[in-house]
Amino acid sequence: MASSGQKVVLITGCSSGIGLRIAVLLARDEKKGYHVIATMRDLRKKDKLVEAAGNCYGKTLTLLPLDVCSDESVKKCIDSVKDRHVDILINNAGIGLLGPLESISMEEMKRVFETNFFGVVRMIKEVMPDMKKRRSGHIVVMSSVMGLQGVVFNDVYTASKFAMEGFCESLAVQLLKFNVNLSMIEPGPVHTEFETKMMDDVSKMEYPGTDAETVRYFKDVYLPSSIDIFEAMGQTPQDIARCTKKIIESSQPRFRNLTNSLYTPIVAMKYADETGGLSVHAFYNLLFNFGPLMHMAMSILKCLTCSCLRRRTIFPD
Ligand SMILES: NC(=O)C1=CN([C@@H]2O[C@H](COP(=O)(O)OP(=O)(O)OC[C@H]3O[C@@H](n4cnc5c(N)ncnc54)[C@H](OP(=O)(O)O)[C@@H]3O)[C@@H](O)[C@H]2O)C=CC1
Ligand SMILES: CC1=C(/C=C/C(C)=C/C=C/C(C)=C/C=O)C(C)(C)CCC1
Repeated sequence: MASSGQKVVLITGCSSGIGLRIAVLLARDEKKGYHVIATMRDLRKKDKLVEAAGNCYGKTLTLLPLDVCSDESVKKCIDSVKDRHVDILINNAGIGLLGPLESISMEEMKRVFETNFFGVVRMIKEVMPDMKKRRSGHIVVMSSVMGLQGVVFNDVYTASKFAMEGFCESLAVQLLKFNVNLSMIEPGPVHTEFETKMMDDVSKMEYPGTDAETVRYFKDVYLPSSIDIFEAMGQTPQDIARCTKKIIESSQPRFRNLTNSLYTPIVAMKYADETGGLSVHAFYNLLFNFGPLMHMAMSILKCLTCSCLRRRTIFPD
């Protein structure tokens, strides 16, 4: 149970990756400023979190089951929080989806929206009315750089994060009237199970209904570039956890928060040309015309990011 002065933070998707790291970082806060309710849809996956939390487990960190895709599970979880009082809601749970559109079923696409978009909406609907009544609270949403800029072969995942950005941009205005903050976090690539799950899925993919030329662009052009980008620009889940802590501890939290300054030019390019042509053509050229050059640039970047460029992350240690 939270002691007085402690903020109650509820986090979704804490079985691995970013959610797990945020939960542990906040639970281990030196000032013991947080009572963390770490949630996951399958409590059988709790061992990694429990181990990482160490002696915080059962003190500043408790566990609850929560599946963001189920109305019943979401309600049951929030009802079991004392007085339904959540000061900070961190919507982290999410899934990826990668590959040529032709080979992805409508069912898979709906699952992505059900988790990444409606999962967040469901959580916010359950927690927001109490925050509005109390005239205080902070809702954080783990978006993505793909919530701001489309990336080829990530069409549906990108769409789910764009949907989230539009939803939050609209809601933030109303919430401000009730003194409730809303912040989006937009990481670029982060080394978590998200990356490994997507690569696993891709290796099993059979591309039904996709022509050979598209499969070739995906496998031989996109995938190698994407692996390069993960290696050169990838952050750790701990980096994102530190950004998140900084955002929730800010007296005036920003609405949008890119975690990797190396992505700033990509986002700036989008706003520099309202016709959208600049981004579309730049991405086309990067991928199809300058692939080998990009590989070289990424190798250089990879070498630099291990020391000097890493320090350029917006939220350094
Ligand atoms: N890794 C990256 O490159 C980036 C990730 N992000 C975003 O960060 C967030 C966290 O991802 P990350 O840590 O990288 O990936 P992980 O795959 O490591 O973690 C995702 C978490 O979400 C959980 N989850 C999935 N579906 C549900 C559900 N229906 N209900 C509750 N929990 C669920 C998973 O649980 P389970 O173990 O049960 O599957 C897991 O705990 C996601 O929203 C992702 O879109 C944003 C930018 C980049
Ligand atoms: C920037 C860039 C690329 C890939 C970007 C990737 C792979 C980003 C991954 C972001 C993730 C994983 C976000 C998760 O939410 C391309 C298309 C290869 C080539 C052009 C420039």
